[in-house]
Amino acid sequence: MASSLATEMATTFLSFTSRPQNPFAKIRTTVLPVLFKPRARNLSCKTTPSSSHSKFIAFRVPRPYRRFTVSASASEDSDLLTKIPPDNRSPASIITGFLGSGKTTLLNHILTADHGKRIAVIENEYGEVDIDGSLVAAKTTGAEDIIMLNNGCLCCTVRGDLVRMISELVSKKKGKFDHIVIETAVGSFELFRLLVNLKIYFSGLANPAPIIQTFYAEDAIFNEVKLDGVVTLVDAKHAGFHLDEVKPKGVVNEAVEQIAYADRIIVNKTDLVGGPQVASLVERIKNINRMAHMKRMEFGKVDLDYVLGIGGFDPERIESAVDAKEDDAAHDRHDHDHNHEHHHDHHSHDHTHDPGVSSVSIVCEGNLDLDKANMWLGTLLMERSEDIYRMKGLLSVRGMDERFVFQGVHDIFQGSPDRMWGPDEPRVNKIVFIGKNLNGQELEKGFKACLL
Ligand SMILES: Nc1nc2c(ncn2[C@@H]2O[C@H](COP(=O)(O)OP(=O)(O)OP(=O)(O)O)[C@@H](O)[C@H]2O)c(=O)[nH]1
Repeated sequence: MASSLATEMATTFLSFTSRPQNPFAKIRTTVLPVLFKPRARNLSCKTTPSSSHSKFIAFRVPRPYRRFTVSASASEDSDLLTKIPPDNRSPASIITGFLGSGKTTLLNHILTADHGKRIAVIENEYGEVDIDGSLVAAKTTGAEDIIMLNNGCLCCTVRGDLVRMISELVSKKKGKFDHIVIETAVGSFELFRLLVNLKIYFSGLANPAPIIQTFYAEDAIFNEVKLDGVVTLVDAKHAGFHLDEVKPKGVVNEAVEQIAYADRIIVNKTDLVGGPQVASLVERIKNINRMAHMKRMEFGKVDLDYVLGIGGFDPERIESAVDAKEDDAAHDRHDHDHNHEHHHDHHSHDHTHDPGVSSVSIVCEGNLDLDKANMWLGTLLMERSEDIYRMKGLLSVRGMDERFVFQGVHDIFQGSPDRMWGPDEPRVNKIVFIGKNLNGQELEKGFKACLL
């Protein structure tokens, strides 16, 4: 029962908010209770009234027991412990990237590499394949399934298919695969042509957001499948053009969006361009998304651990994300000669390239007042969730011996206590936001006002 897993929130200050632009508005309106009130060392966990939004709050996801070790002494918590099954949902990864960036090449690499994992693949293409019996393939979007949603985001139209396919996959093939890989983007020319023939014009064709949201908005998916990560392929040769493309008002630049939502970024086709061009692209990508790990690659020949089992949506794995770096750091010794605004005094970074979408990170030592932090973060999400694509954070809350970690995608928020702070460990808060029109100084000011 979801309700039995719900946790008392400190300040559940937000009420339902309807978002007419949200393609999922009909399915879910969301509430964002944010942080927990620590009760000395005891987390307070008790049954709360069932609500349609409970899936968005922390602990909706079945958690490993260790999360609750601090609360095991109380009887109600013991009761809770017995009700929490281990999270044995199937992991799913999303591979996205612009047309021709190398998604299929990477997919083939995943399917042929010697990693011992059985991979189920879902592609946005017609046709069904079965390779070696280890690949469970599924097909998508028939013409009858294409519908325009309110916001014109065509990618949302695949949601119904995705739900259907994943449900089918799980019901028929559960136990026969270890990982699901979803290739987004309507990369197939068949579908592209079909859309053009139908005179359907769209934005967000390859925007991963609706696919990400599907994992949280649909019970059938959420209960069975856990989103592992978004892997974005970037074409080293052509990405610059796509990033530069000026779109009509209200139309998103898909190349930017794909980067913004990523947990892992593979700058592919580096054989086609010189080092300086790649370095400048890498820098540009970092300005959009400082949370993702990045690698330069040829023909998607990446270590499989880099793309599978990354836990990009797992608050437990937050630390590596907030400290994200380019793996191939040797390539990253570049002159810092471009238009950044650094605020070293406050350890925050507000990058001003590609002003539409950027990353803001705040690193600040101190303890947060829970009520203030709740108010700040909650208000921010209520007012700006359209603009905040992703965020991750690691917080030090006064009176709480554990670190509080959270991650979010627009108005989907997951947070939970993490490990204990070490006795001599500096209690440093780290938050990264990726979004549109973010003002780093304003965000930092709001955050600092929550510190005691
Ligand atoms: N030179 C070079 N070519 C590459 C590399 N990676 C992929 N390619 C080639 O680029 C072309 C497009 O690669 P795909 O893997 O089909 O790209 P995709 O993103 O799946 O393409 P769509 O499905 O059309 O969006 C193919 O001919 C690949 O062989 C690379 O690192 N270097």
